[in-house]
Amino acid sequence: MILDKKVLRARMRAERDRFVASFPDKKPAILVPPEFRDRLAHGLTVASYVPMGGEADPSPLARAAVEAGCEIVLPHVTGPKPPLRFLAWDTEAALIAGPFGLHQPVETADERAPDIILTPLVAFDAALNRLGQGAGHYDRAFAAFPDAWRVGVAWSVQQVDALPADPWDVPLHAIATETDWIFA
Ligand SMILES: Nc1nc2c(c(=O)[nH]1)N(C=O)[C@@H](CNc1ccc(C(=O)N[C@@H](CCC(=O)O)C(=O)O)cc1)CN2
Ligand SMILES: Nc1ncnc2c1ncn2[C@@H]1O[C@H](COP(=O)(O)OP(=O)(O)OP(=O)(O)O)[C@@H](O)[C@H]1O
Repeated sequence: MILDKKVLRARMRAERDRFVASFPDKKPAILVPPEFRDRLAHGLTVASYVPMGGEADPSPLARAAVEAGCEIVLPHVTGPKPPLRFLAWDTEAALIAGPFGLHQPVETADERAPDIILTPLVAFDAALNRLGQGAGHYDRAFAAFPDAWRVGVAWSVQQVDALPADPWDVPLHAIATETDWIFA
């Protein structure tokens, strides 16, 4: 197991980007299993994200949520230190360029508490541990919304045998890839 999260992050971002580059025309789609659809209900708030670079695109999951009558929120950050906020986003609304090359809702949009959080992963393991960007944005969001269902989204090549877990790391409830789903 690689214990240094920084080293692992660099390696797994490269692995992810190599995988995506092998699909120059059309990237594979993240699977939407019945267990995910069963969780969706009219009026639930689902946090999605706008993928950047080689990140897996959660759109199939977000689309299923919209079809089930869920409200979509997107993460909004202003830098590495201030906490992430989940802001309402109507699927037609414009996105604004933010830090780290992100596209985010306008910062005056309504803040909402999510029931389901789709989170982009840099790496994951079969025990549902995750590695993110390292700013602690999702770690802190999971601590702020402990009752939300935490779903990681990644390409299958981002799986590793085991991840080092720090005391603040909160495991996921499920992980979605283009080939499989892992559930707690
Ligand atoms: N698409 C997306 N949105 C997101 C996140 C994310 O990981 N992906 N976040 C997750 O917390 C939050 C934003 N926080 C972030 C914190 C650090 C970096 C960052 O260090 N990015 C690297 C390169 C990223 C890569 O290649 O994967 C950089 O800017 O050098 C990005 C986002 C909320 N929105
Ligand atoms: N609940 C929390 N409250 C305050 N700080 C936190 C909390 N959780 C994590 N942090 C801080 O966030 C930083 C990043 O943690 P870590 O390297 O584990 O991020 P990560 O696994 O890449 O996940 P993330 O996607 O959340 O960035 C650490 O410095 C940690 O102290």
